[in-house]
Amino acid sequence: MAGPDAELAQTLRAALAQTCNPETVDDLLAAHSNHLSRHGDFSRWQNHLAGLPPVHRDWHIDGGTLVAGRRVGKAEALIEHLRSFIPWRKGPLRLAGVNIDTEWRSDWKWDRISPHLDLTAKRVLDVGAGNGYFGWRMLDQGAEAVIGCDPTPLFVIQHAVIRHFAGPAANHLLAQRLEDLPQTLADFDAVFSMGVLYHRRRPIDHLTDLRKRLKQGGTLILETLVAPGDAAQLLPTPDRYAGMRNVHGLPTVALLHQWLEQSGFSTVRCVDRTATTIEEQRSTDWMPYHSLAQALDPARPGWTVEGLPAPARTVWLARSVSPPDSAC
Ligand SMILES: Nc1ncnc2c1ncn2[C@@H]1O[C@H](C[S@+](CC[C@H]([NH3+])C(=O)[O-])CC(=O)[O-])[C@@H](O)[C@H]1O
Repeated sequence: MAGPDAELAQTLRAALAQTCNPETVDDLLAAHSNHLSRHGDFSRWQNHLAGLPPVHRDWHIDGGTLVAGRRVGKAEALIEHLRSFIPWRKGPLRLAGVNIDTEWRSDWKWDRISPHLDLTAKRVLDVGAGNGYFGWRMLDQGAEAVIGCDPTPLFVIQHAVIRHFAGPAANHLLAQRLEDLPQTLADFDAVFSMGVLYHRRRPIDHLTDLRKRLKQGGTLILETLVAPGDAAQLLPTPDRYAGMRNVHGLPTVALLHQWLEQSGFSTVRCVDRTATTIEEQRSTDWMPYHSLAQALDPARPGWTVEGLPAPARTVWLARSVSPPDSAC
């Protein structure tokens, strides 16, 4: 392993030293590398990663923007390399002075979640972490270490790009699905699952897996789409939903509450419900494809092009009460 991967291996070993045996970490890193290297664009991405200019590495949060790295050379070559990793979806980001206007104002989501959390000295698992933007927000809010997982290779490569600028912080991202992580990767103080549940065919299995990754009394932070209505019901989404494939139905708040309790959580609270706007999710110069505006029915405000209620997202906090099946 060389370059950014070697650095990831080193910081991940340090983050998991007290909870996982070295073989488990080696297996995780091998699965990560295999998953990435199977992708057809991997060599092209590696070349662009290797071509990133040297920078003074550091990071901080400015407003909601992750600001990482201070440039040494000219901006033009850097912009070309950064544009080879389009689409950039989660941010905002400023890398060595280049502003990346991402599809999502993820800082707005974080503003809805962070007032409810104390992450000081917490070990965090971020499931479906995307490019790891929220991991920086978690570290900034005092988390000791963040382990993210996401199976989409481009997002994991973007995370490596960001670390090129930010330096070897305790924000890790593994190219894996949650269900492929060893059961021994557990005992976290906090587990986040944001924007993932509606992509899972068996949502209760996903919630149960999240619960097993928590230590007794640990906190789940769940962010997900809901359907309108008071009854405990599932809104079927047979084809696409708001332009997205693989959305397997939307629960109402009442049904989601039941699912969380069935999955072994207590003290279940829905702390926010917000309709997604075309200001929060939109096409930009760095994500030049269709976005939410194209998924909404122009003739019928509040409805999607598929004739379903427009996206509304909720934030949930819940506590793990059942002991995890296994721990590192
Ligand atoms: N089984 C799985 N295990 C882990 N990750 C998965 C799985 N299936 C899909 N993903 C990943 O979950 C992410 C969902 S996006 C949320 C990103 C961030 N959390 C956000 O809240 O903005 C949705 C959105 O844009 O809202 C994608 O990166 C998938 O690759």
